[in-house]
Amino acid sequence: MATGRTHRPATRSRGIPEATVARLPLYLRALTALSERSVPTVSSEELAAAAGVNSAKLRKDFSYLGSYGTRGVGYDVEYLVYQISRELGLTQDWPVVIVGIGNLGAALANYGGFASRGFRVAALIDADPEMAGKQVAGIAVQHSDGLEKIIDENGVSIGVITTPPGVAQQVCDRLVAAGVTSILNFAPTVLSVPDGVDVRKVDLSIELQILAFHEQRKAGEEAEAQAGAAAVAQAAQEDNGKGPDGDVPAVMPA
Ligand SMILES: NC(=O)c1ccc[n+]([C@@H]2O[C@H](COP(=O)([O-])OP(=O)(O)OC[C@H]3O[C@@H](n4cnc5c(N)ncnc54)[C@H](O)[C@@H]3O)[C@@H](O)[C@H]2O)c1
Repeated sequence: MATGRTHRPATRSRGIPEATVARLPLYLRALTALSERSVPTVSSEELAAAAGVNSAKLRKDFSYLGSYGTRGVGYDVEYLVYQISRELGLTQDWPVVIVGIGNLGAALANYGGFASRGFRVAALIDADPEMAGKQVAGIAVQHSDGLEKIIDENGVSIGVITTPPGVAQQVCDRLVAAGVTSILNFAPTVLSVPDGVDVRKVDLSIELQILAFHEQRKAGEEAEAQAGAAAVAQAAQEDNGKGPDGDVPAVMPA
């Protein structure tokens, strides 16, 4: 059983804050779209808007990369794509294993976007003997008995967990013991990992809960605004000497 912390300090060794690292993929996605349209340069304002980030924050983030742009011209799109890719370690190929090839694992395996971003699905692993040998996304599923060997042979350092939550920690422990140092966890389980192992978790239901919170707040604000408008309308009617029911005066003249 693995022990230890589940998070890293707020800055990385090269002095780039974690918050900046978390925004680099957003810039990269926006820059890649510009690159695909053969746009040569981009201003900080344009790129910030495309990435959904404040432009002052973007300039600060890029200063950590040593990229300051050219006044009046902006940033060179291709060079920035290269710089951010290099910073994120995407200029090399990362073999990834997915463990748990059910609905979600198979959907991820079938997602074509990983390869173009430098992540090659090296192996698909499942504990169900019936799954062994089945082709998913053109890859034969392998039984989890051979997990350690598969990790070793493919030089895998990134593992994706899409198993049921009850076995996620056990799968995580095996991945870590086999040499995996980064885990993307889709199972709704808080994983415990030793120092030096990074865990990122993805939970769509948490994202939906946050949206539900905002929806509720918007509905509350709308109801308040409607109540406010109704109160103003009523006050206006009363000022005109009319009752709240329209043309009937609230107080009959003597
Ligand atoms: N993060 C999200 O937003 C999100 C969304 C949907 C589902 N999930 C989670 O993803 C996980 C998978 O969901 P699903 O719908 O694909 O489930 P599923 O039941 O379709 O698939 C789970 C697969 O894991 C395999 N498995 C079980 N134990 C294993 C083990 N010890 N080693 C290897 N493989 C093992 C099963 O044989 C099965 O093929 C669940 O934990 C679910 O809660 C997360």
